[in-house]
Amino acid sequence: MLRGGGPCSREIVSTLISSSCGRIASLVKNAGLLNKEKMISVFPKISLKPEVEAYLQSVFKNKELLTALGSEQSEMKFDALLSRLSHPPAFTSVRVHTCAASTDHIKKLLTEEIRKQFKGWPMSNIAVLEHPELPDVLLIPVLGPRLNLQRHSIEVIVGAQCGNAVLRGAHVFIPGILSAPKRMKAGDAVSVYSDICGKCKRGAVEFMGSKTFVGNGIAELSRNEIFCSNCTLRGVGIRMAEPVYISPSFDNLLSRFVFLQNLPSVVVSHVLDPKPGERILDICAAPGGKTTHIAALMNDKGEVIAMDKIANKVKKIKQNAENLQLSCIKVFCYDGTKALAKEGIWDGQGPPFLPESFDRVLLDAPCSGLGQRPNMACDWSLKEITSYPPLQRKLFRVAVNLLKPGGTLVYSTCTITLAENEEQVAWALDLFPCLHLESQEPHLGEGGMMGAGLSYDQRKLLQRFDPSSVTEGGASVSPSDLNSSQIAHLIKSANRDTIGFFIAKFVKVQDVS
Ligand SMILES: C[S@@+](CC[C@H](N)C(=O)[O-])C[C@H]1O[C@@H](n2cnc3c(N)ncnc32)[C@H](O)[C@@H]1O
Repeated sequence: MLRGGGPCSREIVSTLISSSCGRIASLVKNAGLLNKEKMISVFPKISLKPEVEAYLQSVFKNKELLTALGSEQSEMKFDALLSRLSHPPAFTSVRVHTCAASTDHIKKLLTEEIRKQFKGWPMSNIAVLEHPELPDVLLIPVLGPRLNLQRHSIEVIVGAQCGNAVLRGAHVFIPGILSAPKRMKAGDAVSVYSDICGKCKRGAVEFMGSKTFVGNGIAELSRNEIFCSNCTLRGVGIRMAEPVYISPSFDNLLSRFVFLQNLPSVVVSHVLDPKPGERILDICAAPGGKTTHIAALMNDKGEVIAMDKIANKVKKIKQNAENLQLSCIKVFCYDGTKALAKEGIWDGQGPPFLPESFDRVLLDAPCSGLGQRPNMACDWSLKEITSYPPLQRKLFRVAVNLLKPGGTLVYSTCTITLAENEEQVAWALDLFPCLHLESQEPHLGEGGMMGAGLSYDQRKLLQRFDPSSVTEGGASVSPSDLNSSQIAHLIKSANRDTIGFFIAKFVKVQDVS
């Protein structure tokens, strides 16, 4: 069934109940709220190199955790983690650019837009929720998985990144298309599959390797136009009509007013808590999601220095700052490990900077990225996965030196290993007596994980978003009749069912004697 002819919510419920795929969740229909009591797994758990899986297993079944949880529960948690990683989070989170419009106003506009996008779809009545602790966040529940969609004979294969984006609401853009049959014409109904192992050659007419169905759509162009065109095409190639997970597409949607950002990433800038007039360093800033948020929290008053090592990515920070009309951001293409001036006078321009130059520093560190969702396969070697801590430490040393006494340093990653998270905190507290761990506001995730030698009180001050702790899935919500306890229940689920993420907040004390 295609756009305009999608099944109604009740059909989706019965689809989910009658499906034979995996463990079937029991579904509760209550005042317009369809709530999955248990997560439904539609995709196999994330596929990792055996050495990487064994490494992660040793992390999530470390001695301290095993003693606390027991081996059965640790094993279950680890399995749940690998399964959650291959599935998308249960909510789409959107940060409202509050310098340009109020959250309330954007909520209304977004609700209208979503209704337009989903007209005739099972979810046309979806509610947009405000987050009670994050005044600039709107949450949109993701509906799915739709397990019984009929497959079309025309198969389009897309790259894994593109497939992941489709599972989060995107249409298929032309550069993401790897293979389509010769007979495909504009207007054809097609089924879209993700090449999760990266084996499909661009331009292939068919692909027999391992692929995962992500939904049905309509081709906007013929195969010939996609692959034989002399110029590089960039627009939508397949317009998704029946995705396996339903989320709105944010392509050109209210782009001056909203920024699509995972919930923990929005939490980071709130935890940093920048104030108007301050001087802030965002040492690894591209594409600028947190930089623009920091500037917005400062009402565009003060100075946000955004640095990144990669020139192309730096352009993206500039574009985002311009698009959101933020003028307090200064962008530099620079290696953060070299950003500390050894001696001499600062030229008044860019990096390197003199010690103790910044009120607050954000180190949103380059990391193994294992918390990203959905991610059905990661072909990185153990060497690659474990290569980040030395770079993170180099950047951390620079960050500490550039921070003024009394200043705040926030360290964050979108990964789940101990070595890049809690162990870095233990290392930092040991090496820099001037650093104290600080409590975080808001604190929506869990505390830090056991196994890095941190005390209970220290772990409590950390914030770990752990997909393995998810027991309840997303929900489809109709706007009416949600009572406050149902909304609280949904928000709790939105706080838990996110990407894997880690945040630590430090203050540099004035006098360490
Ligand atoms: C996690 S991403 C940052 C995301 C960004 N904070 C945001 O919210 O949009 C890490 C970034 O660090 C950059 N990076 C890696 N090594 C770096 C270095 N030595 N100096 C500066 N940036 C670096 C990468 O190019 C990447 O863009």
